Formats: sequence, C-alpha cells, structure tokens
Amino acid sequence: MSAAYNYSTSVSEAATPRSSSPASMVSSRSSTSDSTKRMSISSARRMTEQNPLSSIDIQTLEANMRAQSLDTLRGYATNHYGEVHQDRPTEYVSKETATGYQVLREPAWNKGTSFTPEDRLKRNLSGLIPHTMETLETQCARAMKMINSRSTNIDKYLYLSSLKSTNTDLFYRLLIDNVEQLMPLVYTPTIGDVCLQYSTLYTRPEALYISIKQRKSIATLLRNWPYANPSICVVTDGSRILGLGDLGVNGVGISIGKLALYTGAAGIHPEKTLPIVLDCGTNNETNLHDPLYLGLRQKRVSMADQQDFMDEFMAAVKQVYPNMLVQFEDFDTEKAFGYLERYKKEKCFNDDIQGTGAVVLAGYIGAVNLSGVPIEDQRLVFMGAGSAGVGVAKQVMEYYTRRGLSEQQAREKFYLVDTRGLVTKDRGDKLAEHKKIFARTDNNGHQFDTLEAVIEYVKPTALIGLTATFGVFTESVVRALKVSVDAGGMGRRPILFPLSNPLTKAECTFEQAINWTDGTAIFASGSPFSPYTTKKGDSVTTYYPNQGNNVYVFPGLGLGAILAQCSRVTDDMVYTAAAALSGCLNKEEIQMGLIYPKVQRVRDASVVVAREVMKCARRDGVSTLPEETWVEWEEWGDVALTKWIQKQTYDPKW
Ligand SMILES: O=C([O-])CC(=O)C(=O)O
Ligand SMILES: [Mg+2]
Repeated sequence: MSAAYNYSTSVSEAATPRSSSPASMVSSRSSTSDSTKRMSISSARRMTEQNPLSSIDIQTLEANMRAQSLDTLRGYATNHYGEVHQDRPTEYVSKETATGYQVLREPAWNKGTSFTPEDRLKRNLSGLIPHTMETLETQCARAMKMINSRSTNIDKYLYLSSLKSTNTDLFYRLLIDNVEQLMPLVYTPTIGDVCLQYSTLYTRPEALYISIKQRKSIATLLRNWPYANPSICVVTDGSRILGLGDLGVNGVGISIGKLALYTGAAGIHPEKTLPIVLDCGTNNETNLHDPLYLGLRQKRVSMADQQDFMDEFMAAVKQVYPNMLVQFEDFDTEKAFGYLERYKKEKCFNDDIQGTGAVVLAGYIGAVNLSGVPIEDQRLVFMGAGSAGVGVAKQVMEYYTRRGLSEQQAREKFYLVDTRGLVTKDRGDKLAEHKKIFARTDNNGHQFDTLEAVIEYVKPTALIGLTATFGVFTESVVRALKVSVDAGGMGRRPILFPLSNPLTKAECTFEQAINWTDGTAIFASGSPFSPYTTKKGDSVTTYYPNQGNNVYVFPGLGLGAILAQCSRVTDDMVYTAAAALSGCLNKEEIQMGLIYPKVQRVRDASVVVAREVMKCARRDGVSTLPEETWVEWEEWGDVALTKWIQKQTYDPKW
C-alpha cells in the first residue's frame, strides 16, 4: 500500500498528515517544470553549440551570464514567478512496503551493512549490499577512518554530508559519539566556509529553498517537504551569516548545521527538523557575479518587501505546520530585532539574540564566581552592538535585575561600543533603535572613539566581543583589561569573551588571551579553540578554553518547548535556559576551571535545559499539555522527568 497524499494546488488547502518517510518518489512532475526543462535544454544546447567540446566551464558561464543568456536557465516557470501550480500529488511508498533500492536510498531507513539476514530477505536487499553484516560501531569506525584520511575540513564536511544523506542513523551515531571532533565540521567554524562556497559545493537538496518570487505559494512549498509534520524549523534569509555578512541563499548551510545539532545535541528526531532559507536576493557582489550562485540574482528587495515576505512565511507556517517551532537565525540586526518583536505571540525565538544571550549569561555567571570580582563591582564593555551584542547585554542585565538591582542600576554596568566608539546619547548620530536602551548619559559630553579609550575610561572587569572583526582585541586592549582588573586587588581575573564566529572573526585567539593576561583570563569564544600549553623552565601548564556557543542553549530550549507543547516561547523560558545551563557543570569541569560543560556532555546539558524550560513553560501558562500530565510529572520529580525526556529523544542504536 502506498502512502500517497495530496497537497493543494491552491495555497489554502490543509496539510495532509503523513506517516511515512519518502523512499522513492514515484513521480513528481508539473506543467511548469516541463516548460522550465524545455527551456533549460534549449539554452544548454545553445551553449553547447557555442562550445563544441560541450565542457561548459566557468569562464563560458561567466561570459554567458554577462550576455544574460543564463536568464533562461533560472528555475522558475515561464509565467515568471506566479503561483506554483502542481497538478498531482507526490506519491511515496511507506516504510513497511518499501523494498530494494527504495529502502537503501531513503537515508531514514537505510542501515547499510547492518541489515540482518532476515531484513535482507524480507526487503529484497540480497546482493544489493556487501555480504558481511556489520555492527553500527564497525560502520562508525569505517566512517571515522574516512574522515581522518581527508585533509581539509571542507572535504571532511562533504564526506559527512554525504553520509547524512545516505544513512541518517549512522551519521548521528557518529556525530553523537565524536561530538568534540565532528561538531566543528558540521557547525562553526567549517559551516562558515561551507556557506561561503555553497554554490560550488552544492550536490543535493537538503532544505526548503523559498524564493520571494514564489511568495504566493509558500504553503505549497512547505507541503512539498517530504517528512510529515516537522516540530522545528531553522529559518534564515542569509542576510548575516555568522560574522560573514550577507551570503544570500548560500546561508542555508547555517540552517542545516543548526538542525544537525538539534538532533546531535538534543535528540530531536531528524525527520522532525526542517531547514529553510528565504531568498530575497543578496547584496553580496561576489555571489551576484558568480555564475554558479544558486539564489535570485538580484539585490535584496526593500525592507518593507522583506517584511511582507516574512509575514507571508509566518502565516503559511501557521497554516501548514501549526505546531512547528520557528527558530530565526542569522537575520541582520534590524530584521532580527524587528521580527522577534513582531512575531512575539507566535511559536518562535531568535537564536542570535536570545540563544546567544542565554549562553553568555550562563558562562558569565560561572565566570564571575571564578573572577574574584564581586558581581556588584563588575563593569562590562561590549565591543559590538548588533543583535548578539545587545541581546547578550539585555540577558545579563536581567540577571542583575533579578538579583535586586533596579533597571537603571543594572543598565549602568554596561558600556556598548560600536564602530563609532562608546554608544552615548549625545554622540551626534542617529542611534539604531535597539542600541538606545544602553546609550550612556554619564559621559559629561566626552566621546570615546576607540576601544582603548573606552577601557581607559571604564576600567572594565569583563570584555565581550561580538563585532565579527578578527583581532580587535589587540595586545594593548587585553593588557589594559588586565591592568584594570588587577587594580581592584590581588588574585582577580579578567573575563574575556571573544565570541564572534567563525574562528576567522574571533576578536582574539585563546593563545593571545593567555599570553597577554599571564594565564589569568577567564576565556570563552564562539567557535572552538584548542587547549594551550605553556612551558616555563620545568613547569608545564595547560589551559582549557570554553566554547560559549549557543549550541548549549538552542537545542535544549527547542526540545523543552516542543515537549511542553508550548504555544510560544517566553522570555522567562530563555532566562531559565541560561540559569539551568549555569548549573550543569560536574565536579571535574569545575575543577578544570570551566564555565560550560565539556562539549562531550552537551546532550546531558540539553536535557537539563529542556526540563527546566518545560517547567517554566507551565509556570508561564504557555504549555498546552493537560493539567493531569503536569500533576503526574510533579509527583515524579526532576529525576523521573529527566529520564522521561531522555526516553523521548533520538539516540540511534541497533
Ligand atoms: O552559529 C553559531 O556558531 C553561533 C551563532 O548563532 C552565530 O554566530 O550567528
Ligand atoms: Mg547565528
């Protein structure tokens, strides 16, 4: 029996729930794709005629692009960007009925060489895979050998990506068991390079690519996603990918990478995750001139049009997947704040503002304990006043207000610096709305143009970098931070968080931080640095960096919100995620002087974060679970609830 289902040709039809994965598409065709195909073939033929060897190389493509002949190769229907009309449903076979390559070619069902003799018979697999039957561990060992044999991180990424699209369980087993080695490949920093080169690296679809040209058909596109009822999507418009700027549709890599961690770091089932990129054009000239660029070849549409597109997207999500949580990722600052406010009643959160805010707060709580500087004497300088800078400052400010400080007293602890220097009310420029809350008024008319000048003036105890500018924490800046902390008394330690991603954007390196503070810095970076060992005479000291990355928050926050069946994500839930994370360190981690759990324990941390987020959702009245369930869970207590959460998570084992 085939699990066929219909989606609408009109945008208003409701989604039909599916129960199975798509093994093989029996057919998927439409009149529009036919016409596109016809055009593509004739253009390609024209190009081939111009080039008798038929090797259409990049130069030829560039020349053709200049002559605009690529116009006809664009992936839209002849009726140019009108509503997408699909004439027939995509028909999938069900897992139960799939046989042969239908099984092997569906990553969610494929077990590779681990199929038992019985499976092989039942599923007509005999002869289609090597005779030997292997355990998952053996398959993992082979995969690790392959990864280790590749010399560049991009090649390692490509291998992993191919594995993911071949055998889901194997990919995630590998990621979960080798998270320290593999997370930097599927996530920051490698994912930054992948996004930069996505047009060239592209081999297969892994996400939903929704162009503003198809804005009338977003619901139809959402229904085309082959897995039923996703629980979570990560959506970007590519406008500020990590610290790399506007990458347009190539930013989709970040949605893919984040969702791999929702599964790897929190155990959300991979079939329940949906990566999305919204293509509104790009202002990235390199992409616009790259003949291989995969997105709309035009400048970004106006902010008002981007906003309308986003409204349409959110409305379509509500219509097609009403229970899906939406994570906004790497939108540029204005949109990041704007959308968070605009959709605050929906089931969504912004990872860069709230996730980063929460993870830094958690680390800051631990860092203050280690610093020897009492919380009331802390003064924080933020280099960078974008979505992450202001998001973090707001989150830490809340920590102060919850400890009894007034808003005004709490705000006074923060000094934000942007490209024009200290953010003050009387600086003479028009401050962006999101910065106003932290604009200083106590500067007596003085303006401080450089970070050095701000440090000299403020004498901070903590320096947080979210500038996306490599090296802005220079030796003189870091030494000045140490001097201002030392002045407060013996044994005090500076807090130094260069948080920008990927590594090429970090404000300073771990080695520099250690050398310039005589090993005293309490350090956290957004992307991972290696431990650093110093030798002085006979004494050898190894220092351990922290990775203050939102990966410690978003997977657990998302898991908690999903399991509590929240109608929305409250600020309280985000704060609770931070507080829960700060309490997650074990004895060994505390002894090592860490402020975050080791990355190998990220799944443990996510479960604790999820548990506390769930309880908070109930307190805030946004959990739609029946009251009886909560009463039962309360009786169980934390240990049982933790076990229950673990039981809900995906942890592939055969
Ligand atoms: O993706 C990361 O590693 C952290 C993050 O959200 C960003 O830098 O935008
Ligand atoms: Mg981000």
